[in-house]
Amino acid sequence: MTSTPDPVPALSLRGLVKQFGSKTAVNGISLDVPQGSFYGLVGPNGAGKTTLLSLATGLLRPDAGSARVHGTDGWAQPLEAKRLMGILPDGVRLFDRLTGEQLVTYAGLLRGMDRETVQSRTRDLLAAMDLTADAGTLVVDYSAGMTKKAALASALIHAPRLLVLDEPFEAVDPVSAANIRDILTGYVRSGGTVIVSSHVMDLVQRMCDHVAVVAGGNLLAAGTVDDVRGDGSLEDRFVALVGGRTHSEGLEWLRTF
Ligand SMILES: Nc1ncnc2c1ncn2[C@@H]1O[C@H](COP(=O)(O)OP(=O)(O)OP(=O)(O)O)[C@@H](O)[C@H]1O
Repeated sequence: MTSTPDPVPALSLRGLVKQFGSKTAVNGISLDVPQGSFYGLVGPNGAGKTTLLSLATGLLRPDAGSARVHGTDGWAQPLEAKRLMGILPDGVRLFDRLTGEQLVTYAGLLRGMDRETVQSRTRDLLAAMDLTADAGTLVVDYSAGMTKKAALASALIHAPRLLVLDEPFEAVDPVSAANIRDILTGYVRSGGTVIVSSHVMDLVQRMCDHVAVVAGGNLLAAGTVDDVRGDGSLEDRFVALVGGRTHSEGLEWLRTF
């Protein structure tokens, strides 16, 4: 019997390491993200998620290891790799003196797209993000959630094969979050790959088909959501893997008002 070889992973990380002074933020992580998967990345605060995604997408240079996007080495062929990716980074400054419409348009033109296509996609994306009424408002005057949605629209405009989204739902209202989930689910159904970092286990369990758990710069578990969670919920598994539930002893003074 002949078996068809697995397709090249959408993202393949090998031995990634990043130190900040004496702090090892990412401690030799290897991970394959299959094409067409909806991959969740979870971990406690300070686990190394943002650092890992930054190393994977070329925003930070690793001390060791490699990242390949659909087989293309992100550091040897950065332009090819970046063409394949849409990125929503966490905490990176946007050009916030542009309006929402200008920001998304700029992202499209920067990707070398023609003006007409950029214009019509910008219109579609702003409508999908419920930002049409605020298209002419400066991003600096947007709320946190509106800013997140404008940045997400900018990441989608060139129809990349891989989306890497750091906390895409943070500060986003429930209706917009449901709309964004629909967009991402449809995108995955048509063959795109999504990686999202999130703290919301329930969301990851419902939305993602794969999950990786990171803590202290190490990969603790990775695979399909069903394999990682076993018989329990993802949240239970997460707490069991990561530990660190603290008790409120020591805060008795908080009840002394
Ligand atoms: N530029 C930096 N300089 C120094 N230390 C850093 C830097 N960036 C991250 N770190 C440290 O590396 C570790 C991992 O941080 P990272 O932001 O990757 O975590 P995270 O999992 O994304 O956390 P959160 O869920 O809170 O966003 C933390 O201990 C953090 O203090």
